[in-house]
Amino acid sequence: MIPSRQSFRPIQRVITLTDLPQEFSFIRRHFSKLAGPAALNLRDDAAVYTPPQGRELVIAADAMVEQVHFLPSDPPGTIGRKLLRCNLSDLAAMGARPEGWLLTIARPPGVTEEWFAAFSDGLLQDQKIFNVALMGGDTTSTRGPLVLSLTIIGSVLPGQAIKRLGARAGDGLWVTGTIGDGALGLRALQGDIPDPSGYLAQRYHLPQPRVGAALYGLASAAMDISDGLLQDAGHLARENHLGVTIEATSVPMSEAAQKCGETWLKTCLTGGDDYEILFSVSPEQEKRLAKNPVVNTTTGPVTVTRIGHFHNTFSGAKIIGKNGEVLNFSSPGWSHF
Ligand SMILES: Nc1ncnc2c1ncn2[C@@H]1O[C@H](COP(=O)(O)OP(=O)(O)O)[C@@H](O)[C@H]1O
Ligand SMILES: Cc1ncc(C[n+]2csc(CCOP(=O)(O)OP(=O)(O)O)c2C)c(N)n1
Ligand SMILES: [Mg+2]
Repeated sequence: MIPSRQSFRPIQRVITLTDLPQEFSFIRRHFSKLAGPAALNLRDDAAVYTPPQGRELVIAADAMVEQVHFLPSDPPGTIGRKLLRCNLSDLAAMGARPEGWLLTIARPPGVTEEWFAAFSDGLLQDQKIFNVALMGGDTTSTRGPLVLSLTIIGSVLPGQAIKRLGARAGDGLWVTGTIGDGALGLRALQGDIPDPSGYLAQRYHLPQPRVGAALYGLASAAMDISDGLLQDAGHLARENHLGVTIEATSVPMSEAAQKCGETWLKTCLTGGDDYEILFSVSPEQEKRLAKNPVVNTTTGPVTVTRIGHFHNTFSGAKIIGKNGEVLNFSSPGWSHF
């Protein structure tokens, strides 16, 4: 429809036909340096990507919202890296290799050029570590909080994606790395916990996705822990129509987390922000794993720990304390609603 004359606004400044609209120059300034071959220099309507021959694609998306997933005071460099790492963690849990990613931004007016420069520099650093490149994305404005959404593309050999379905009664429940650091890190940044070394805050800012974890043939089912160990273990049990019992004393905790003391146990077990992998292992595979409880990843070996077992009663997850008592928490983990 042709707009009525009244809807035409007076021109504020002279724009030449060769000027880039601000949105495009913003994309060039901050994101061109991240673009891989599929991105066509971020100048086209879409990316053109040749999937690796003989592999299946594995695709996931996770968004982060200011005040919900990160603090406005968090360093912009680590916000970008955390966004990428949370998505890499989903691929790692599926046993997939990262191939590329797309980025969607809803930008409020107050977020500065310097902020985005640091944000994209952080992403460049992580692109090198995890050997991925940007394929494309979308940029919009918003009057709400800053919203960052990332879509990740990975690949596996056909049939080798590890799913949440596959655990059986009698399988052990295992976890990579340590649990609770990210949730404690947030509380440290909020001033509730001392964190003299900064280790906990650093774990909140920069989770370590277990990319390349050699889980195929070892894990019968897997998922990553984002919402809290207890809640995510419950998802794994329910998905398999099983129950799972976790021993709190077996849950691996960093030295810094242990120093926080027992009053913070609930935060560790239900707080989320772990981005470790939770996986089930059959008794036959456990014999092998128990001898050398280490899994190789693209960023180095990671210790894995048996924290519980699956059983036939369809009952979700339960966690028992050091005297065999069931630990009851007001909530098993994070929920957006
Ligand atoms: N808005 C949505 N539209 C389509 N699928 C969704 C949406 N939100 C979540 N999902 C799907 O639901 C499943 C669980 O999502 P989520 O709890 O976010 O898992 P994760 O912890 O792996 O990110 C995933 O398979 C995800 O792709
Ligand atoms: C400022 C701030 N408050 C609270 C949290 C805790 N938190 C927010 S969302 C979330 C769960 C993970 O996010 P979600 O969007 O559910 O990721 P997904 O499960 O889809 O991977 C947690 C633990 C946080 N990370 N930052
Ligand atoms: Mg998600």
